[in-house]
Amino acid sequence: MKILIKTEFAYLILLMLTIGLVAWQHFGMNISYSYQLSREVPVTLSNDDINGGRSRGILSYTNGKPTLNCDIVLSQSFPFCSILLPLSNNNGSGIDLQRYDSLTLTLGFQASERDTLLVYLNNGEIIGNDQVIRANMQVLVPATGTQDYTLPLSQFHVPSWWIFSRTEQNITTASRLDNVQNIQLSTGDHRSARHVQIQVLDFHFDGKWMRAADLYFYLLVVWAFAAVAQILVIARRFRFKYLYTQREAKRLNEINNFLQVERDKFETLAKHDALTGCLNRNGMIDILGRAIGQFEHGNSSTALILLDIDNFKQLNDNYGHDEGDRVLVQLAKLLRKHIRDNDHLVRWGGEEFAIVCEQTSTAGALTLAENLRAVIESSHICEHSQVTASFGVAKLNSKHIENWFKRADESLYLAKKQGRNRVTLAP
Ligand SMILES: Nc1nc2c(ncn2[C@@H]2O[C@H](COP(=O)(O)OP(=O)(O)OP(=O)(O)O)[C@@H](O)[C@H]2O)c(=O)[nH]1
Repeated sequence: MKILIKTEFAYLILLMLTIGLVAWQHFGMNISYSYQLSREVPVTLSNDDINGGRSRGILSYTNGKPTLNCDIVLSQSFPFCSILLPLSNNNGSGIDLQRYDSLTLTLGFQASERDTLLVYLNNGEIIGNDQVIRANMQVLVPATGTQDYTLPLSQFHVPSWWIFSRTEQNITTASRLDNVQNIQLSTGDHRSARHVQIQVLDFHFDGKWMRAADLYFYLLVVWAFAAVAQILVIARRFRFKYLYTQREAKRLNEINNFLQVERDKFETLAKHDALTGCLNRNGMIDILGRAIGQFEHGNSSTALILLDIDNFKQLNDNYGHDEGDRVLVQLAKLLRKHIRDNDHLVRWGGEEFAIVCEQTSTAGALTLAENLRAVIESSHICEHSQVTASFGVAKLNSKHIENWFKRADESLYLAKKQGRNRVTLAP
């Protein structure tokens, strides 16, 4: 939860930063390049006489601003006059205009004939082994008088005459503005004799120190990075959670298994006699419940055999309590050995045992009791004296358990009374 809040906070900061940067780029981040035009600026003049033409240009200054007066004279060559405003940075090379968007010129213009103005940004570059000046041009339709003209730099293009003037192979025809050495203002290409006056009052390049496209790209990279980082964080968190859950599940499973084993142990302890391992009275509850249920449905018969060791007190007194215990354990073993799987042996009291025989007739129970009696009599479970037991047998004949046990107990009492080591049947 804490991490989630931290992440959301980080994203909020990033979002605010993005909005701030986009707004700043849009409304601010402005850069500008210009200088004050004066007589000291080494403005140069050029005419068509370089191509054998006869036009005549004169450079003068009006209020310190360079002014070109040009008489266009028609001849074989292309007639023109132009002036060049130098551009250079501190180390003397041209200026890089890639971060600028527009050029604004403040011009005064007069012409005897309708004319255009050709604006060049001449870029120095190396093609092959040669230093070459690439012409980047845009045509301006000037109005008479003084006016500002804003030219988007993206609309400068390389004119075809420049491309045809080059002999190099694979020359690129796109405009390039990374090393612009001068602004050249030239009379237009209207082919008639005329007088043209161009006064350059001011110029400036405007731009942003970071272009919108660059900013968007950087922001995209940052957001993509943040998204990937977030995905990694989420994946890591899920992995931790998964491993933690797995560990917890394993631990709980172990605890569960341990508890189950312990519960089984307690259940066994609660239902079994600690000395002989036989069922105790508590462990008999289910068996008796089942016997009563079957009796009520009338589809089975159950018999109860109660047996009690004869003169056990004497044995204890003569040979000690430990010997008495040993006899009890041996007797339980012997009984278990001679009863069926679905007969239930219970230690009913001190030296008294009960055997619940499901699906057993009275005759069957009597036979079993008699067999057990004989087996006990003939066994040597006590090395000092012969051990015998008396038996009382009662068939379940009502749904009252107490009555059933009372009848068995009474017949056992009768067996004792009649001399012990015998089996009697309850009526
Ligand atoms: N060693 C030992 N003796 C026990 C245990 N439970 C009961 N006894 C003893 O069993 C004896 C039972 O004695 P009585 O009830 O007088 O019966 P008896 O001596 O067997 O005589 P009859 O039943 O009449 O044959 C007592 O001395 C009890 O102390 C036991 O877990 N271990």
